[in-house]
Amino acid sequence: MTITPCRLDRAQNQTAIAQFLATCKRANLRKSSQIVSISLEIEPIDPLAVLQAIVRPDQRHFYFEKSGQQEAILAIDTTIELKTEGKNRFVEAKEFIRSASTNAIQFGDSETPFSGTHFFCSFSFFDQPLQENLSFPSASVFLPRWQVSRQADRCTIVANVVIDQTLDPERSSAQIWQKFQTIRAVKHQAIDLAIGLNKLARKDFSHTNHFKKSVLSVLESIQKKHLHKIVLAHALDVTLPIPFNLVNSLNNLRRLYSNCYIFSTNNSQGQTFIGASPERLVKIHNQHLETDALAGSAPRGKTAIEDIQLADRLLSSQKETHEHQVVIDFITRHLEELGLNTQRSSARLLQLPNIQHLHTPIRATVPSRVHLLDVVAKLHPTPAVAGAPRELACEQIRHYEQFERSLYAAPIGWVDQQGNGEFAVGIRSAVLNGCHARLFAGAGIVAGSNPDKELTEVQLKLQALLAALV
Ligand SMILES: C=C(O[C@H]1C=CC=C(C(=O)O)[C@@H]1O)C(=O)O
Repeated sequence: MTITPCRLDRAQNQTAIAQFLATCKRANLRKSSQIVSISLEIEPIDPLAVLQAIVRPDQRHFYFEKSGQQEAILAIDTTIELKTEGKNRFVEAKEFIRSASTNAIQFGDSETPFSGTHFFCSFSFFDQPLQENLSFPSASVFLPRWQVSRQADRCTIVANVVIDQTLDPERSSAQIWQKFQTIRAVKHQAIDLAIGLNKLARKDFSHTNHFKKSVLSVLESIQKKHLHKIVLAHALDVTLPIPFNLVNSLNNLRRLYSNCYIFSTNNSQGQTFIGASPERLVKIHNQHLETDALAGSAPRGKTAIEDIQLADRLLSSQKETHEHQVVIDFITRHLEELGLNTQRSSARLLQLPNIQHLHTPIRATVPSRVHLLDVVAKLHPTPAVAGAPRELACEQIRHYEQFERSLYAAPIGWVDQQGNGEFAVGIRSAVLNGCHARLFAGAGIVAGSNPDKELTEVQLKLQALLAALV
């Protein structure tokens, strides 16, 4: 990979880009297409405001924010992409990223946060859809045309261009420069906070009775020792008299759930997958890996005393700690199979406004031969969203759940050209489609689970989304 750091001077940057693209085109005469990523540090703006101001509903986007850590990244339009399905999907995604990154050229402000070449990925829970023509592919990886990111008060815009013999450097640099100006001009405006549920008409998709019956039936399998744990999900359909407002919904989510991943990605059929997930699947930064075991839940208390009592009960509950331990054991074992030495902290609480979870951070150092997507492939789906043993749990999920999980409970995140990146587990999520939305949430069933309590837990998780979608 060639890195050409060159500060784009304000007075002559369009010309500098044109000259650089022309040089790349001349140098590329005998090669096939090659990626150039042009990065520019700009004054702070809010990537969500950019999504609102310049992205049309039919344009592809990917949004990923950790508002508590003041980090947000927005990808717009597609330069190159891979859509695939099947058991090999993570390997194919890794190869696609590796081959596109190998000859990628960096130009401009290459030292700023999120500068350079980044790929945005979403996967469905199952590697093969139940129905033909699944609305979101089993695996989707794309390099955007434009990327806008913020980390604390540093913002970077990136334009990705394919260098081939059809490229017109003058025209391309003019387009890039104009887009950079349009993005810079987006004011750091406050997006209206519009929390309100009164217009939502609800319809239960998989009836609550079906959920409770499934829990009872799963408990029988657990007693017969066929299964240790299974995570059953519930889907709730809601409608509004007017189409859902994506940006206001995302804005609500980030304000309400500042310690969650806020994400959104769309398809060409007008559907957008959106959510606020507390669960990190994996992050790798400079070969340092972080992952989370997150399972075992309790509501938040209405008073401080009740809250402490619920927290204490959660930390000491045999049923909840068993549910949590299954996830720790699975993650540790699977990372060790990749040759990693894991270190884990003691279990703690991750507290969200209406629910709290048992949470164990797990860390490891990753050798360069292990790619982030190797880890994703190894971990997904963890028993926090599937169950144990994994294969049997997945079969049972297909048997009991009457809907397609699609991107729910699956990896969603990004990878850069060095293999750094971050994936969340797409739980507490919904698919928005005009005036309709389908919301998903699940609960882990183990020996000792009670169908009514599990349903209450799922409803609590769905409430978190219902409170934000407008
Ligand atoms: C599967 C979900 O949550 C998982 C993550 C945290 C706690 C969980 C639990 O206590 O059941 C679940 O394992 C979901 O929210 O849809």
